[in-house]
This record gives sequence, structure tokens and C-alpha cells, in this order.
Amino acid sequence: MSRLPKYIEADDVKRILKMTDLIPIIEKAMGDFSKGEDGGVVQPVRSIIPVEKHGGFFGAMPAYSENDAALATKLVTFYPKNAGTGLPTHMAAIILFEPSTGELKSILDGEVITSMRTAAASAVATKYLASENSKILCILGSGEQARSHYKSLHHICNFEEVRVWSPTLKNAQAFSSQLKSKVCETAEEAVRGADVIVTATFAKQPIVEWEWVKPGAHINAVGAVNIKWQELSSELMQKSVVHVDSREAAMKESGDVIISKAEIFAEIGDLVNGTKEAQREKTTVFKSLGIAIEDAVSAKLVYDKHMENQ
Ligand SMILES: NC(=O)C1=CN([C@@H]2O[C@H](COP(=O)(O)OP(=O)(O)OC[C@H]3O[C@@H](n4cnc5c(N)ncnc54)[C@H](OP(=O)(O)O)[C@@H]3O)[C@@H](O)[C@H]2O)C=CC1
Ligand SMILES: O=C(O)C1=NCCCC1
Repeated sequence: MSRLPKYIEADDVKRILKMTDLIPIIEKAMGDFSKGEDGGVVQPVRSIIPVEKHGGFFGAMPAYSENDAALATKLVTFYPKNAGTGLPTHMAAIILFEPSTGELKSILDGEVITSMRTAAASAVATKYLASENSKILCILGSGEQARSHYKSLHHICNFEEVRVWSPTLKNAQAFSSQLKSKVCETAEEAVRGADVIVTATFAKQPIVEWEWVKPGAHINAVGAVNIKWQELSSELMQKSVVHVDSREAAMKESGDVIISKAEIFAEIGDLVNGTKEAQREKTTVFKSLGIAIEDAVSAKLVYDKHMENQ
């Protein structure tokens, strides 16, 4: 047998990975992660190094799930300045190992997995925290995450209206021409009256204010993964019931949490495990940072399905 690892390309990942399969797997991984040692997950907060000269960042994200027999590390770069150049702003590879022997199994494209597993994590949060009667979805941003969230959140709610706002109007229009939605001229117009809000931007300063948000709405805040950046105003963070994927990561990486000094009520995994009660009727925030265990279990899923068809 060849010992050369298989490389699984983006197109294959896209073909193999289905949101309907991914959402329950991410839900279980978030639950296992929040059980601590009992969940069989080992995952430090990622290491991120700035590549200051070029305005980029490089991250290493190792994780092991004993329950899912998934051992992997993602290597990811994010370069906000790539926007508009034809190169993606996020690029990644996931390196998957066999936990019983330590053997290298595969290297997978990490861009599609990053996009889909982040949106799946927000879908899990939305399942527990959004009003069951949610009809209006607001998406701020029109890039990769905006698109994947549009798709994943339709698995959770029956939206009657989707609104999109993005600073570059033509990008919002392109989004809207591909994914049925209404373009808004301002973030405020998009946010007011929405039941579920997604912020998936490279904003460094808040783009959503407390007074715009409908009481009881749920917000998935996906961007601002930097201690100095915020997507949500401090008032909005302080007055909402705040959830995260990882408390440890939020305290180390999230400007929205650190600058506002908002209290973190729960990890989403605590809701999955039933150790904290979901407060659906309150205004809720899921501050997503992205955790490595999500990549590891997604990569294992893709690899197993890929090998079934060999
Ligand atoms: N939580 C997690 O697990 C993950 C989080 N992320 C984060 O999610 C965010 C979106 O990522 P992704 O969709 O891949 O990136 P893209 O580059 O595909 O899209 C970025 C979007 O941000 C918008 N934008 C840029 N600057 C601003 C600004 N100052 N104010 C408001 N909007 C702005 C752009 O608008 P326009 O095009 O109109 O100019 C664009 O729509 C990033 O912050 C990224 O780091 C990414 C992966 C995982
Ligand atoms: O989880 C990830 O992967 C990322 N999160 C935030 C920014 C870049 C990649």
C-alpha cells in the first residue's frame, strides 16, 4: 500500500460535504468540546502569528477527538488585503492523522471546510437561540462566510425575507443576484426588525448598535477575530446574553468580548449538553471564533466518505 497521503481538493470537498450531514456533527463536536476532559477532546487555543509586513495572519489549529477518532491540524492564513485581488482572504490546509498509530492519512483543502463548518456552528447556535418563528434574516457582509451562512441557516429557519448589506454595493448586488435576497443601503436598514442577524465582515469598528436590534433577536457574530476589532457595539454585547464556542478562545482572541467586558453566559456546547438553559426569548449573541475540533471532525467526515468511494 502506498504511504503517500491523499490530497483531497476543494472541488472534492465541496462535492462530498453536505450541510445536512455537517450540522449534527458540528453540534456533537461543540458539545464534546464543552464537556472538557469527559468529552474526549484535546484542543488548545490556536496559535496565531501576525505577518505584519504584509498585513496577514498565520494560524495553527491542532485538535483531537477521542470519540470521533479525529486527529488533525489546520494551517490557515488570513490576509484581509487580498480582498478584490482574485485571491481568497482565507486559505487553509487540514492535515489529518490516524490517532491509533500517528500515521499521516490525508491533506485536505481547508477553505471549503472552514467556510462550511463555521456556518454549521452558527446553524447550531441559531437552532438553540433564535425564536422558533424567525422570518427575517439579515446578513452583513457578502463574502465567503456570508454565502455559507445563507445556506446553513436555511436548514434551521423558514425565512420569508433575507436582507444583505455590504460596504461595496456591487458585492452585495452580486450576492443578491445569486442568493435570493434584498440589498440594503445601510447596515441599520438591514438589521432593524430582523429575527436572525449574521455579521461576517472584516470590520474593525462596530457595525451593529443595540438600539437597532429587535428585542429577542439572535446574532451570529463571525468576524472580528482579533483583540482590537469589534463588529458589535459594546452596549450590544453588554445587554445581550453572550455565547461563545470556546470561553478560553474568546478571552484570548475576541475584541467584541474583551473590549466590551461583556459577561459570557455559556458556550454553545453547554446548550447542546443541557448544562445551561437556552434563553431564546432574550436578545442573544453567538460570538464565533472558530475552533479546531470543528475542522478535525469535518476533515474526518470528508476523508471517510472519500475513501468509501475509492
Ligand atoms: N468565526 C469563525 O470561525 C471564522 C471567522 N472568519 C471571519 O469571518 C469574516 C468574514 O470572512 P469571509 O467571508 O471569509 O471573508 P471575505 O473576504 O470573503 O468577506 C469579507 C466581507 O467583509 C466585508 N468588509 C470588509 N471590510 C469591512 C468593514 N470595514 N466593514 C464592514 N464590512 C467589511 C467585505 O465587504 P465588501 O466585499 O462589500 O467590501 C466582505 O463582504 C472575517 O472576519 C473572517 O476572519 C472566517 C473564518 C472562520
Ligand atoms: O477558525 C478559523 O479557521 C478562522 N477563524 C478566524 C479567522 C481565520 C480563520
